[in-house]
Amino acid sequence: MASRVTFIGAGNMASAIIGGMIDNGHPATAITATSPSDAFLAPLHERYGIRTNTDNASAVQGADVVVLAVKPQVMREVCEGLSDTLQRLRPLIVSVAAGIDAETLDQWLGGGLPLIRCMPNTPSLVGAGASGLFANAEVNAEQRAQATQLLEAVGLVEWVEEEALLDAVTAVSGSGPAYFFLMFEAMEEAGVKLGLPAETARRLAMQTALGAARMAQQSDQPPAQLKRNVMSPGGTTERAVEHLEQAGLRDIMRDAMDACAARAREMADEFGTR
Ligand SMILES: NC(=O)C1=CN([C@@H]2O[C@H](COP(=O)(O)OP(=O)(O)OC[C@H]3O[C@@H](n4cnc5c(N)ncnc54)[C@H](O)[C@@H]3O)[C@@H](O)[C@H]2O)C=CC1
Ligand SMILES: O=C(O)[C@@H]1CCC=N1
Repeated sequence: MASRVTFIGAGNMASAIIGGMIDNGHPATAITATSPSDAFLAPLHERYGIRTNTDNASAVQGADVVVLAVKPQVMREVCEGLSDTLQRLRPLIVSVAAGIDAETLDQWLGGGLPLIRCMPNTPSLVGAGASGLFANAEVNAEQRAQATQLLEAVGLVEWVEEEALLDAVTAVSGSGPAYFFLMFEAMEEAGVKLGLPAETARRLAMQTALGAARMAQQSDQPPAQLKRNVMSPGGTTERAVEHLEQAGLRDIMRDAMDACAARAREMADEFGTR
C-alpha cells in the first residue's frame, strides 16, 4: 500500500513534490496538504484531487510520513503546534526547510522522533528533481527506504551522512534551478540582441540545456571533455568559452554557491535556536 503522506504547507516546494508524486502514480487520496489559507489549497485539490485541510493537527492523523514544507520563519510555530500530536502518532518526519538543523527541529517537536532533513528542488514537479537527504539517529532502515522511495518518485536521491553537507546540497541543487533559469533569461536576451525572436531564443536555450544535461548524464566522458568536443579549434565555441573563462565564470559560481551555503548557515541562527 502507498504511504499516506501529509504535507504541512502547500506552497511552491510542496506543490512540486505532490505534482511529481501524482504523475508517478501515487494515489491522490493518500496525499494531504495543509495551509492556513484555502487560497493555496483549492488549486491543489482541483488539479490533483488530493485531500486538503486548514488544520495541521487533524491533517496528520493516519499519516505514515509528515513533510514539513513551510518557510523557515514559521517552522518553530508549526512544529511546536504539532508536537503533542506527533509525539503520540510518531510518523516519519521529513523537513524540507533550508538551514534549520535536525536537532533544533527535534527539540521543537518534543524530542526523540525519527526525522529526515531533505533538500529537494522544484523540478520535482516534472519528475526531474534532485534531493539530498540526511537522517537523524531515530530513523531506521525501513524509514530510510520509505523516504528514498518517496523522493525517488520525483527524481534523484543522494544521502549525505554529515548534516552540514545539506548546505552544500542547497548550493548545488536546492537553489540550483534558479541559476539555470537566470542563464535562460540571459541567453534569451543575448539571442534577441543577435536578432532572434524572443520565443525562438528561449526554446533553443532550454532545449540546449536539456540536451547538454541528458548527454552529460548518459556519457562516459566528463563534462570537460564533452565541452572540448564542441570546441572546434579556432572555431566559434572556443571564442565564447574563452570569454566566459576570462570573465571569471568559475569564480562567480564559486562565490555565489559560497554565499548560498553561508545563508543556509545564517538561517540556522536566525530561525533556529543554536
Ligand atoms: N522553493 C524552493 O525551490 C525550495 C524550497 N525549500 C524549502 O521549502 C520550504 C517551503 O518553501 P516554498 O514552498 O518555496 O514556500 P511557499 O511560501 O511557497 O510555501 C509555504 C507554504 O506554507 C504555508 N504555511 C504558512 N504557515 C503555515 C502554517 N502555520 N501551517 C501550515 N502551512 C503554513 C503557506 O500557506 C504556503 O502554502 C522552505 O522551508 C524552503 O526552505 C527547499 C528546497 C527548494
Ligand atoms: O531560496 C531558498 O531559501 C529555498 C531553499 C532552496 C531553494 N529555495
